[in-house]
Amino acid sequence: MKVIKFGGSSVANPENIKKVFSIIQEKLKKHEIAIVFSAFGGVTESLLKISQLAKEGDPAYRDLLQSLEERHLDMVRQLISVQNQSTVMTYVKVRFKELEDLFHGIFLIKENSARTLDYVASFGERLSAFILSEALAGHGLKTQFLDARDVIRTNDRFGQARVDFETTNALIRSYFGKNDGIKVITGFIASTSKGETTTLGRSGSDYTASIFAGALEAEDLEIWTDVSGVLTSDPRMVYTAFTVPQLSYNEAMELSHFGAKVIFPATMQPAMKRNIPIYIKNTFEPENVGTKINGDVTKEALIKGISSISNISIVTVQGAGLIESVTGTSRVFKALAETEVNIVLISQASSEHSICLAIKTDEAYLAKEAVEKEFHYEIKSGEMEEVNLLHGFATVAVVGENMKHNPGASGRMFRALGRNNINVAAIAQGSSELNISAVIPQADLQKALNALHEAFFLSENKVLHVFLIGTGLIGQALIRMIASQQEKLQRDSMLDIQIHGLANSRYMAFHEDGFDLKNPYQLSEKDEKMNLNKFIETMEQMNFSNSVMVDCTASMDVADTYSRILEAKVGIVTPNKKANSGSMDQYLALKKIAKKRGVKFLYETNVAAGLPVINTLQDLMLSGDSVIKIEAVLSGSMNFIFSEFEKGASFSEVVKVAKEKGYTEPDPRDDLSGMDVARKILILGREAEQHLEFDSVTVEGMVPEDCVETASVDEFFEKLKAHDADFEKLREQAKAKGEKLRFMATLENGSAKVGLNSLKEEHPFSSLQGSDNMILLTTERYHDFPMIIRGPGAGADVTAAGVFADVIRIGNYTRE
Ligand SMILES: NC(=O)C1=CN([C@@H]2O[C@H](COP(=O)(O)OP(=O)(O)OC[C@H]3O[C@@H](n4cnc5c(N)ncnc54)[C@H](OP(=O)(O)O)[C@@H]3O)[C@@H](O)[C@H]2O)C=CC1
Ligand SMILES: N[C@@H](CC=O)C(=O)O
Repeated sequence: MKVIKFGGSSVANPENIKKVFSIIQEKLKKHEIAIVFSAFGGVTESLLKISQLAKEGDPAYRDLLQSLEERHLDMVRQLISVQNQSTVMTYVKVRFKELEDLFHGIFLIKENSARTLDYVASFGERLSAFILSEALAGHGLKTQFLDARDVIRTNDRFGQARVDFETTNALIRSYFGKNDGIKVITGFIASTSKGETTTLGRSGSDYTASIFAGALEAEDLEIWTDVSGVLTSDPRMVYTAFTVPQLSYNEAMELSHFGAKVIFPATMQPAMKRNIPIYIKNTFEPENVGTKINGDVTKEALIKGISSISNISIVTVQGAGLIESVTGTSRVFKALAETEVNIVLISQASSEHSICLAIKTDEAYLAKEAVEKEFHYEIKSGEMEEVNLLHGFATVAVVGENMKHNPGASGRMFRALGRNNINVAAIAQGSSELNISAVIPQADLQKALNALHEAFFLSENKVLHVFLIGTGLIGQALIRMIASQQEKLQRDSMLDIQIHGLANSRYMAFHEDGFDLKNPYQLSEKDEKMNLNKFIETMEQMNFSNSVMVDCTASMDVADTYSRILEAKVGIVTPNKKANSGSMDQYLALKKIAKKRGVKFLYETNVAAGLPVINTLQDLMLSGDSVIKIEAVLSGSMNFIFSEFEKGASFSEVVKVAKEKGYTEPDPRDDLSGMDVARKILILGREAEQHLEFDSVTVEGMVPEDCVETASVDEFFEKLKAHDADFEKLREQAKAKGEKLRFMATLENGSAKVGLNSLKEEHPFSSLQGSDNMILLTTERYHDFPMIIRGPGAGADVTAAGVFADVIRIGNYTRE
C-alpha cells in the first residue's frame, strides 16, 4: 500500500486535476493506493476570510460565499459527466447551505472561535475529496470517500489538535479492513471523541497522509506538490539550486526548521516512526525523481542543503551577574518561554559573560522586555547590563549528517563567507554536527547563500561576476573573447564568467542575470548617464560573491577608486597603468589592501600587453632573485612607428597608422612623449622591489612643443605633419651610420631613463619589427646572459588576451 497526497495547487483547477488523475492511473497499474486530498487551491483561505467578514458584520461575505459555491459547482461540471452530476451537485449545495447558515450565525453573534473556525475550514477538504472521489469513480475506479473525522481522533486543541494515535490507528485499520475500494480521504481534518471537528495545523494534509501511512504501515508515502522535491537552497535566491535526491529524516527536519520549504517536521513523525520513506514529487513534472526522505545517511555529499531565516535580531544579555549565577541562563530561557518568544539560535562563550540570542525581529522587543523584567534587580544594581538589541540580520545554516566527524565543513563555510566580505555576527553548532548556523547581515543574505552554495555544491563550478569600465578597443575585444570562450570555460574549467555591469565615459548599464555576450550590448543614449560613484555603488549593492572590476580605461578617476573597490572585497584586473605609476605610497597601499582583504589586484597588461613580464618578475623576486638591470623596448606603438618609419613613409603618417591599428594610447601623445614608457619602466622597477618615484625617471619625449597643447587628437595630427622634415633628418642620420632608431627604457642603479636611441645593427633591439616589445632582465641569477622576453606588446587582441588571462586567474583563485 502506498499513501499519496495531493496539495492545494495540484488540485487548484480542472486542468491540474487531470494531471493528478493521470498520476493516480499510473500508480494503480502497479500499486494499491490510498489518496489524501487538500482543499482546492485557495479554498481554505477563502473560507477563513468569509468567516472573518461575517464576524465583522460585513455583508460582503455573502458574495464571496456564492462565488466559492460557484467555483465548486463548476468543478463538478468540468470533472463529472452530466448523467452523474446530480448527486454530487446536491452534496455541494447541501454543504453550502450548511455554510450559509453557519456564516449567518457568525454574522449575528459576531463570534469566531477556534472551534468554529476548524468547523468552517473542514468544508474545504470535505468538498474537494468528495468531488474528486466521484470524479475518479467516473473514470471507472472503485473509490470510497472517507471523511477523516470518522477515523482520526484528537484532543480539543482547536486549530492545532493533537492526535490520539492509539485510537486513530485502530480506527484506520478497522476501516480499511471492512471497506473495499480506493480510499479517497479528506486531508487536514479530524474530530474529538465527542465528535467535534478539529484541524491538524500547518501542513495538516501532509500530516493526515503520514498518519494513514503509519497506521497502515504503508510501503511509502508520496507528497505531490508544485516543486520538484527539496532543493539545495531557495531557488529565488540561488539560481543554481537543484533538487536533493535524498535526505535523512533528521536532515529534512533540520532544513525545515531553518526556513526551507520541505515538509513540516511534525508531519513526518508517524511515517518516520515506522521508517516509511517519504517522497516529495512534483505534480507538474511527474517524471522528475523528486526527493526521497528516509532513515539513510548517504555519504556522497558533505551537506544536503543551505537554508536561511530572514528578519532576525540579535539580543545580547550580558554582565557579571550571569557568570556568578548558576541559574542565570535558565532564568533567561524561562523568561523567554513565558513570553512565548521563539529562539532561533543561541551562542554563549565559555566565559559565560554573555548570551547572544537570535530572535525573529517582530519578537525581539518582547524578548528584551521579558529578560529585563526578569533581571530587574541585577540591572538596577549594575551586575547586569541592559539587554542589547541589534536589528537587520538573517541566519544561514548548512545542514547535513555527513558533517559529523568530517573535518573541514565549518572551515569551508566560514572561508566562503569571509572571502566574500560577509561579517559573521554569531555562530552556533550543536554536537550532533547536523547543522552549522551563522548570523549575518540581512543585506548579505543572497550573496552568502550563493557563496555557500558554490563552496559546498558547486566547488567544481564557479561563477565570476564581472563589472567592466571602458568599452573601447580593449574592452570590446575582451567582451568578444569572453563570449567566444564562455562555453568552453564552463565545460572544461567549470568557470562561468558573467558580465553584470558595463560603462564608458558616457553611459552605464547593469544586468542582474549577466549580459548576453553573444549579442554584445552597445551602450547608448537610452542608458543611464555614466556616474562613477553610482557605478561602484550599484556594483556593491548587487553584492555578488566572486566579483571583479575590470578597468579598460586610461582614466585616473577610475584608478582612484581602486582602494575603495578592493576594500569591498571586489578583485581588480586592469591594463590601465595610472594607479601603479602614481606615488610609491599609493602603489604599496593598493597591494596592502588587496592582501588584507584577500582579493586579487592583477595588472599583467600594464607592461608589454599580454607578454608575461610582470608575473615573471614577481616569480623571480619571490624565489629570491634580485634585478640588476632592465633594458627594454616597452612601447608597441613606438616600435611600430620607428620600424615602419625606416621603410620610408612620413613620420606623421606612421603615427596615424599606429593609432588606427590600436597600438597607441587613447591619446598618442602619451606614447610619443615617452610618458607611457616611463610609467611602464617605473612599474617594472617597483615590481623588482625598487623604491621609485616618477621623478626618478628621465624622459626624453618626441612630441614637438607646439603639438603638446593641441586641444584634440585630430588637431595634434594636423600639427605633427609640419615636423615630418625634422624626423626625416633623424632617419637619414641613423641610416648613414647603418643604425636603427629604437625607443628604449633602461633601469639601473635606482634610476630609469626613457628615450630614442640610435642602435647598431647587431643590437638585439634593432631586429624588432611591428609592435614588438623586448625586455632584457639582468639579475643575480641571469647574470651573464639576461633573460629575454619578446613579442607583440600592443594591439587589441594580445592586450585583451592578457586581461582575459588575469580574469580567469581571479576565477580560479576564488575557487581555492
Ligand atoms: N591599446 C593597446 O594596445 C594597449 C592598451 N593598454 C591600456 O588599455 C587601456 C584601454 O585602452 P584602449 O582600449 O586602447 O582605449 P580606448 O580609447 O579605445 O578605450 C577607452 C575606454 O575607456 C572609456 N573611458 C575613458 N575614461 C573613462 C571614465 N572616466 N569612466 C568610464 N569610462 C571611461 C572610454 O569611454 P568612451 O568610449 O566614452 O570614450 C572608452 O570606452 C588603456 O589604459 C591603455 O593604456 C594596455 C596595453 C596595450
Ligand atoms: N600604447 C601602448 C600600449 C599599451 O600599453 C604601447 O604602444 O605599447
